[in-house]
Amino acid sequence: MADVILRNISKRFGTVEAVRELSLAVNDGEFMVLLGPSGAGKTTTLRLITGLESPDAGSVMINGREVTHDPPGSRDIAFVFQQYSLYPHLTVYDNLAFPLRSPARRVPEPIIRRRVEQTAELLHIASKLNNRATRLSGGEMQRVAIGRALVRDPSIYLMDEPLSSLDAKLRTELRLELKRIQLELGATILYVTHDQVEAMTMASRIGVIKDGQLLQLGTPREIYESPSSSYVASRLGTPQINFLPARLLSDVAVPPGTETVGIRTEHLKVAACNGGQMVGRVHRVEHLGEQNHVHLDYKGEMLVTLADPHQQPLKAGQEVELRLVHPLCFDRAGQRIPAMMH
Ligand SMILES: Nc1ncnc2c1ncn2[C@@H]1O[C@H](COP(=O)(O)OP(=O)(O)OP(=O)(O)O)[C@@H](O)[C@H]1O
Repeated sequence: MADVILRNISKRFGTVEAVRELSLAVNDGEFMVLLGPSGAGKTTTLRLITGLESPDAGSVMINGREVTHDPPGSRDIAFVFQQYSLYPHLTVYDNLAFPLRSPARRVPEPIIRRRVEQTAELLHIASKLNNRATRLSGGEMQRVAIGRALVRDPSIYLMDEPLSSLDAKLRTELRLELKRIQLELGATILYVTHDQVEAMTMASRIGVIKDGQLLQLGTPREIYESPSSSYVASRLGTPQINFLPARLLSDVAVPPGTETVGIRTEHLKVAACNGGQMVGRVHRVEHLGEQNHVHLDYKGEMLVTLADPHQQPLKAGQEVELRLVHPLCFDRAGQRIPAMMH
């Protein structure tokens, strides 16, 4: 059973089409990530699911029930925002207990205690329960904010870039923990971000969104290996995929209609010159520790690829032979052309 189904929802603010005929089904127990740049319509999509915004067209179903015009409070959703919104004067315990203490819920105090303690264990903040919320590190505060969603056990958790205000180390740590918690609880999560690493590492499926439209939906591997367009291809992968005009390739067979060739590191072999036709020049080598970024000039176009610094070292100015291995091919409109069958 799908927990959340969006059917052709659209939302306009004045002249801006924030969400355009978007359809999506988040399955029970799934960690779905919507990945898109700023202004793509990610937050608006979440707000349409919560009922904080009402769609101009289309419908929202939660747990098999149409809720398109129901008020937010009746939708059984927990929302985690980008900025932790804690009550500073309350302890961690009381912040976590707060959602359960609403008069409408009337949860008995011993049950509240049990849920708060379980949640604090899960998030590794059990020793901080008596601290004031303001006397926590940023990472701890964000754990409490996530914890406030977890205590409630809703149908679905919506998360709007909950890790973006944290430093890189904490982000990595909480990324792993969120994934662990989701697996442990079997929770259904719809998570939005513009961070490709978060999408790749946490998602069961990624929806790539741009200008209010869902461009592609699939597992991280499907999106990475079989992007439907050059735009989707450029959203995943470090260093970013390289694009070369197909006319610059003389001895590489590409399907008819190919205008641009997309080349990731794994599609490019760099070797010493040995009579091959595709010759480039090393422009720059960036040392990143256990890997190098090599910038190559090929007929005036710059290609960036990874190289193992322990293998034969490449030097700026050196000529090298390039070989493409199953690169991705795109037509004039940027749509992917499937590879030729061999
Ligand atoms: N209340 C509003 N009034 C007017 N325009 C809005 C409103 N909310 C969103 N928009 C516009 O709708 C578009 C989508 O915004 P949205 O916040 O959904 O994008 P986003 O993908 O979440 O971006 P970000 O990553 O920056 O949060 C943007 O162009 C934004 O300016």
